[in-house]
Amino acid sequence: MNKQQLFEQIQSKKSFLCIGLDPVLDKLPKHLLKYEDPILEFNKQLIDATHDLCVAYKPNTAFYETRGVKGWDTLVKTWKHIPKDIFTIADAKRGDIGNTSAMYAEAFFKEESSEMSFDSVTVAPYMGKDSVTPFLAYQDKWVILLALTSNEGSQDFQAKQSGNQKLFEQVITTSQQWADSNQMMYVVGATKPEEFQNIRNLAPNNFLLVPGIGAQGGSLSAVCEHGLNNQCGLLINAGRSVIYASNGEDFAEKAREEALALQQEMEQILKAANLI
Ligand SMILES: O=C(O)c1cc(=O)[nH]c(=O)n1[C@@H]1O[C@H](COP(=O)(O)O)[C@@H](O)[C@H]1O
Repeated sequence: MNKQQLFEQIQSKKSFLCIGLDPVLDKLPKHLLKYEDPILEFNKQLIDATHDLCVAYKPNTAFYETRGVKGWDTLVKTWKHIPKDIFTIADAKRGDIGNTSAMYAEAFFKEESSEMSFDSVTVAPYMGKDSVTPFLAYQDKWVILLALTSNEGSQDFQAKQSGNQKLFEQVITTSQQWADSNQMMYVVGATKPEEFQNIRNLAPNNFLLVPGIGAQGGSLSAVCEHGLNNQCGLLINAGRSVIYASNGEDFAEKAREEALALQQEMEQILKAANLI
């Protein structure tokens, strides 16, 4: 999916919500345990209940890899169940020497190889240009580069001064020479709303993937105050607060209610910014 198509989805759904599909077997509603693949059933019912309210789904691969071959199969089947007009993010946080990154890119982008073709993959910038560029070889596929993450540990390296910039600022500035805003997004945690003005100055046209609202305590309105751009420019991820809204038989209905509340707040924000 290209940037214009993503913006059109945002305008037509009046939403820039991304739902994080990070399922844990122990947290699943008990009635799903009778299914052969309870996690797949959980994901399918969540997708069926929310796909008109969000523009993206983000399965974090850790939650699938932990179950070995079975988990990877669930990931493939989950990807296949997501409607094709929805932006998909493989949250895998990959990045390695060039030929290895090329294999990672194939794993997430090349359907003929892996039976999956996500629109994007999250990538760690630490190994530099040649670890990132192999992911850029696919048309209309995206790198979502970790810039300023939502966790406490982001202070350990990302926020450290490096020359006249902080390290995460350098990541944003330097990586813009590798790809433009049609292929590069940045991860910026919602737990750092005070940084959005600065980040928008460094990356005015890039989409930002913003995790950290809901379970991690970040605020949607605080992020939007300086985070929006003229094509919205934000994908706000909510995981646990949506998918575990209830652990009863009504889990999908309750997940929908949570997603709807976020979508309605987003609609007001988009209207106030004259984007719809
Ligand atoms: O890359 C990410 O998506 C990510 C980056 C970051 O800085 N913080 C962060 O929480 N994430 C991911 O976003 C999701 C957050 O989910 P919830 O906290 O349940 O909404 C998890 O899949 C995290 O791995």
